[in-house]
Amino acid sequence: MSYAVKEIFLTLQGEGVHAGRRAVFLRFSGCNLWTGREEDRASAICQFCDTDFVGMDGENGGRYDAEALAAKVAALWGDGTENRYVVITGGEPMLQVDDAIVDALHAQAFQIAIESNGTIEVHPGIDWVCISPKAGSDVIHRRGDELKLVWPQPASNIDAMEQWQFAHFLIQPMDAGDLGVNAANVAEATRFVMERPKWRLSLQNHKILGLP
Ligand SMILES: C[S@@+](CC[C@H](N)C(=O)[O-])C[C@H]1O[C@@H](n2cnc3c(N)ncnc32)[C@H](O)[C@@H]1O
Ligand SMILES: Nc1nc2[nH]cc(C(=O)O)c2c(=O)[nH]1
Ligand code: SF4
Ligand SMILES: [Mg+2]
Repeated sequence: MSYAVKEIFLTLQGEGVHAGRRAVFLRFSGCNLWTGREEDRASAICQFCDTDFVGMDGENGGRYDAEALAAKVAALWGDGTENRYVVITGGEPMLQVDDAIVDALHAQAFQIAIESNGTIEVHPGIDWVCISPKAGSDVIHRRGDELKLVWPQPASNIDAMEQWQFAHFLIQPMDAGDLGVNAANVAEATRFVMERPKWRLSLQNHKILGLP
């Protein structure tokens, strides 16, 4: 099996419980909730995406087999095997993640995190599962390490989500395009946390810091 990869880069995890952690980001191409084309955004299930996941033309993008992909991720991490961390994202990575890439990354001593929309069952070998539900989609993977809800999404059933099996519940202000931090959405998300102490705020630190 070969994988269609948009880009691979070394940075800090910007979001969620592991914000600030050194991480290689492995972004797979394609998503099941939006084509990625602007002309389709208004009719997509997920309409607020901040990411270009179309094609294989990004930094280190291309078509890889499992061994070559894990080797590229390891090369970008550099020397040392302590605390190696790769975040698999997209697009929707569960369209492509399989045993071969999970095993190859583990063989390179990586802890593997995933960012998924939860509409496809997540591979059981993943070490840190972040699910970010999209209103209007059918979230079938309802357990994991962190649930990260982008806000506002008024059609969300928050009470139902609070019964899902996650260790951490996070609310992340929707980036509406203005420098990555929309003041109104930050205020809404802050109010949400003040009313629901089960949740905490996740900011997109990489956008604030100018990191990829
Ligand atoms: C680009 S998605 C890729 C992974 C997967 N498809 C998903 O949606 O979880 C990565 C993360 O960015 C979040 N995200 C996407 N667009 C955003 C926006 N405009 N503002 C804030 N977070 C956003 C997603 O909800 C998800 O948690
Ligand atoms: N630095 C950084 N942190 C991130 N956390 C989740 C991201 C994603 O697009 O999945 C992301 C991203 O694109 N960059
Ligand atoms: S599900 Fe994720 S990758 Fe797909 S369009 Fe929504 S935010 Fe973007
Ligand atoms: Mg991103």
